[in-house]
Amino acid sequence: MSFEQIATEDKQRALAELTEVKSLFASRGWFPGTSGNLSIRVGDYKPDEFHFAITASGKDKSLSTSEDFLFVDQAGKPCETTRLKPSAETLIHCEIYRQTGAGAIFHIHSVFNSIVSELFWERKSIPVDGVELIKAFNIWDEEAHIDIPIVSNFAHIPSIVPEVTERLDPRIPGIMLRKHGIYAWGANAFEAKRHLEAFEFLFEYVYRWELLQRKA
Ligand SMILES: CSC[C@@H](O)[C@@H](O)C(=O)COP(=O)(O)O
Ligand SMILES: [Zn+2]
Repeated sequence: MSFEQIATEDKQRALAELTEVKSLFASRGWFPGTSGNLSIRVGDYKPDEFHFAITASGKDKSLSTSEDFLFVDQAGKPCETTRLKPSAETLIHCEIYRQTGAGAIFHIHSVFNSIVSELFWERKSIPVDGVELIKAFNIWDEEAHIDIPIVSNFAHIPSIVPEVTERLDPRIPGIMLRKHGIYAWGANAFEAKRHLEAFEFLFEYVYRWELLQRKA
């Protein structure tokens, strides 16, 4: 399916959802210093052919303008002529869509996610034990244990991608970039938001719990 074949309503719905999520996350202070990026997929999906709307790079994400988003293809190339640049991290979105077939991907930087990624860097994953919010990932085991993968962060974004490919865990709808931020995804914007909120809750929980243990 080409970009032109995708229904206008589908594209408009994605832009409306992105606008809403962006403004909500901005109100929570989740885009400090222009950080973070959001995307929602549109149209049919094949691992080697898909399209999505993504935040333009370097914008103040607490503002709403007519130049906040653009559509790109599976290679991260803009689908229409535009002076906007897609997020610098578009290739990470491309890879997550390619691997998971997700419908939406949200990325934010926070103090808690950055600190826990460093606290657990040596084991390359953030362990979470038996916390109720694990159920937000549709994991219903009694006293579930999960490990949220952490990958290296590089200024050169294509260098991040191979480790994302390698470490992606089909049970866990997110991946942490070391001292950078969390990528969370889901079948749609509702699910990606639920996952992101659960990750952020769990990161703060793990940080505070770890601190209590170290003081004891
Ligand atoms: C300004 S610091 C954050 C950026 O380096 C990057 O990590 C980020 O999340 C936002 O980049 P962007 O190109 O606006 O999508
Ligand atoms: Zn980032």
